[in-house]
Amino acid sequence: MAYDYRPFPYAPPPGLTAPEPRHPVLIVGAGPIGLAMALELANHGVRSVVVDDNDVVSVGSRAICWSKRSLEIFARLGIAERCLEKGVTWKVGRTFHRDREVFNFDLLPEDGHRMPAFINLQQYYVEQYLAEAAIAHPLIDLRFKNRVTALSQSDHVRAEIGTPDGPYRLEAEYLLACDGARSPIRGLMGLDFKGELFEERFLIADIEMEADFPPERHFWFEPTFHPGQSALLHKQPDNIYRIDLQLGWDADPEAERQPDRVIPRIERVVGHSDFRLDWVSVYTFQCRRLDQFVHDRVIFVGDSAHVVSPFGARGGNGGMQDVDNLGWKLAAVLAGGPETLLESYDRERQHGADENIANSTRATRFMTPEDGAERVFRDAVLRLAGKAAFARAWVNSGRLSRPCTYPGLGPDADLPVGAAPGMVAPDAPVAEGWLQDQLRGWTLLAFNHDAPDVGLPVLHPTGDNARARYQGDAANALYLIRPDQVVAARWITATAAEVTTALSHHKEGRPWP
Ligand SMILES: O=C(O)CCc1cccc(O)c1
Repeated sequence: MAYDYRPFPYAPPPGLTAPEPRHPVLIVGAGPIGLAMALELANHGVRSVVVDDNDVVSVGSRAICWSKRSLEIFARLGIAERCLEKGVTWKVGRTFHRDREVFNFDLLPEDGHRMPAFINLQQYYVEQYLAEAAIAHPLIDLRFKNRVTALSQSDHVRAEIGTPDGPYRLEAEYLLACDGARSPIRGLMGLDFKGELFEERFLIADIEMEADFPPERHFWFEPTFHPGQSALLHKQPDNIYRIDLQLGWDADPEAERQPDRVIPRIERVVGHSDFRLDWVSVYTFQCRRLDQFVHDRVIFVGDSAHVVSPFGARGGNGGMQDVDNLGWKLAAVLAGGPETLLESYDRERQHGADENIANSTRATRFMTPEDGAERVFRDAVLRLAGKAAFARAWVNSGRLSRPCTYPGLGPDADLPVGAAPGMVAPDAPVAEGWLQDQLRGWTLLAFNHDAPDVGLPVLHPTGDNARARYQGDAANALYLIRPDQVVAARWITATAAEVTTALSHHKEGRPWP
């Protein structure tokens, strides 16, 4: 079943006939990041205009693996249920060398989490669900077939926008560039990425076939069906399977896209010819980023700010973590809060991007080692991994996306390692449902601790999972949680004055000294 691409309606924008009042936020790009950004800002009461030069969701399945953290964010944006219902849930990965399984992992072995480790769902479905939620939202003005052609900034941003009915001007307090890896906004501002380009080509083929392949990630080094290279297989909804095949740098991208080249390759992977090609692409990858994500009133979010190879699924998921981080900070700045909060977005998300780039680069080098020591090491690890457990830790087919731990948050106390300052506050089942559903602004979580009165809501979560994840063996515990559900600080016990000090520090977006 091929996805039914239906154009979203275009309407002539009001700016064509009369100047529009200045908008708080102009979001450029109605892909998953731009739409999620608009919904996240709307959750914080902020209006936005979203412009996109296109009027359909992205062509081809593109990003397909959505992490637990992205699903937790989608829950706040109102699309998680649809994604879970449609998506293929998985948590197990298996890595093979030739025909032998050398390594497997379970990304979420414990119970007591609402969201699974991952779902596979074509990007066009995620965009469709986000676009429908955005169209229905009174704080979001979504404008298709609107293209930013010029831009300048002073104490606000001015954009020239082209439409099928001619150009108009739009002013906004801030512009968020969510316009993807090829970001035209980056181009208009003369900015470029820094980092590594890999001399390797991969074929992505999405095929439709009836199969009882398990909902797992399978990765092969040097499989017999694709000698000397690597391959990856993922199951998606609608009987669609994603197959990534390493081709080598010498491969001719145009020729490799042609069905007469692709079909025999896929036949060798699946062992038959009973499939339909749904989407094919040939790509090279980069692990690169902008030096800075915040350029005065223009802020880069997602792939416009940083790009990684697909292995590890850190592109779309890393972008969602940008959205998570920026939403509450920009809302606070627009409400009169300090602009240092935007510096903290820049600092924290550069840290997140660097972690994603480092992981992605390591995996890429393991898959495409340079001749000499790198290849000798890689081949030795693969040969040993089937026999010796110690070598398995070095097998790297991509470490799958997890949110980073932001440094410099605190204070910290000797409490469970999985809920340290800078980490996402772990979810847990509680009497009222799920803990994260109740973390929708600055919140205190108190365990066997009197609630210090600092003007914040205080929760006393019950249940074994919550206690184990937050209190552990300690007699008491108190946590300060940010609006993006990140642990800002924690104590065994704290006074109201100590909590107020930490809170004011974090509300200014400063790292803990
Ligand atoms: O399993 C992985 O490491 C990621 C799979 C993936 C994600 C996005 C595109 C793609 O071709 C593969």
